[in-house]
Amino acid sequence: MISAPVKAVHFGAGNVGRGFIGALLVESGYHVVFSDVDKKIVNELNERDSYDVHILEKEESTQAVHSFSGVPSQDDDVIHEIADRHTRLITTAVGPPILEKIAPTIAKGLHARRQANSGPINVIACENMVGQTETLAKYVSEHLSAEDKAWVDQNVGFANCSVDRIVPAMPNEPENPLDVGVEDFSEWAVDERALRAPIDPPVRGMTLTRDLSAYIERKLFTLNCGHAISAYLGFVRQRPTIDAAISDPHIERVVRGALDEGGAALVKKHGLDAQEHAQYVERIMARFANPKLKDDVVRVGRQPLRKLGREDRLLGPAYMAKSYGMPIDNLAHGIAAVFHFDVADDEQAVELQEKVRKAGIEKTVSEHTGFEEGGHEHRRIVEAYHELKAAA
Ligand SMILES: NC(=O)c1ccc[n+]([C@@H]2O[C@H](COP(=O)([O-])OP(=O)(O)OC[C@H]3O[C@@H](n4cnc5c(N)ncnc54)[C@H](O)[C@@H]3O)[C@@H](O)[C@H]2O)c1
Ligand SMILES: O=P(O)(O)OC[C@@H](O)[C@@H](O)[C@H](O)[C@H](O)CO
Repeated sequence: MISAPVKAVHFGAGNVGRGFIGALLVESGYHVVFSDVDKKIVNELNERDSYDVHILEKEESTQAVHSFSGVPSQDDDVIHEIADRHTRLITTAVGPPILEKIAPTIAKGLHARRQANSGPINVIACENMVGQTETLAKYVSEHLSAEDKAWVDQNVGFANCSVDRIVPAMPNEPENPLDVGVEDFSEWAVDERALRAPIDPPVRGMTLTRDLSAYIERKLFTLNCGHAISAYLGFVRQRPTIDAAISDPHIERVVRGALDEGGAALVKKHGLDAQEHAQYVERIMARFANPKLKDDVVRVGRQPLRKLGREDRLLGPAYMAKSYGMPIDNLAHGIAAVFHFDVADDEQAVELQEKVRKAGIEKTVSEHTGFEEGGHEHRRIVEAYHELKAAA
């Protein structure tokens, strides 16, 4: 008798969904049910047997991905999939603002799973954000009855994680629209303490850790911080991709300076080995310089208001360094560049530009950074904003 495959339900069949999380899950023996709001992607997932993940390094290679299907995130099918006893894992890569939108569906799925007596399950949200799965858990909980909540507390592990692999958008529409290009590097660290069932089968490349906060802050405040600063300065200095931006000596100097400032704070806070951290930074700089990725600065800078969050990649390291009395001049320079990110089809960029126009740069900076007008950090950001404008 052929037994049914173990399944994972993954929300968001975008770049990370197909090129990173979904690909690792399939490689580890799961059948991945991708759930997406985009019906075109869902149809492609159901019509095709495989897609290719292109590893974009000096020596290019290809990984073929089989064993997946698609369900629209608006339909009840995804609820049945979550309730199915063969489903062992729910993952997401939809973007932080979408977690609230998928929460009611996940809540319905968990209710149906309890009714079906299908056993415990883990949920891992793979978004670039501190505490992303906890945030999802709060949204889900708002849609659960008291009985469901009690069951979920015992049987559903909502585990925060840190995810790292650069997955740019494909530059040209490939023949198979599901194909995706990625860098070779990948890291997926998951908070082991939150799990309610073993990760079975184990996921290749997934590290279970009891100290996730060090992983997530190190990654977000280093890779994403340097990435964001490269993107915003690249945008101002008309460098369309991250590799082009980082090859500009001015941008490279600011990015390195910012990573040194944030790095000193990370080393102090998490007791990291300074030399190992310096190697981590070097590896990241080399990843930014990868010419095969052609990662658009508009993608990397997307949703600038989210990126100006107090716990996010720019203000997170700046406030951490400030709390230790460490300098933040380069971080301030990078933060200043965010206020020049004028991208017509990015709603948050449009909102930010509108604010700068109406309220002026001084007020907008204090509102979005929390640095008070007249203070050193505020002055540094505003000065850098004007310098960048003059040089553009
Ligand atoms: N691209 C990267 O390099 C990278 C790496 C690590 C983490 N991340 C994180 O992964 C997440 C996704 O990023 P991405 O680059 O794959 O974005 P993406 O835009 O390529 O993919 C997002 C997908 O979510 C889908 N989606 C939107 N609303 C939905 C809904 N209500 N229900 C189901 N699906 C919905 C979209 O249709 C899209 O297919 C983000 O949080 C990002 O920060 C990205
Ligand atoms: O996905 P965002 O918008 O949070 O950030 C943009 C990029 O910095 C990000 O997608 C990186 O490519 C990724 O975090 C690499 O692991």
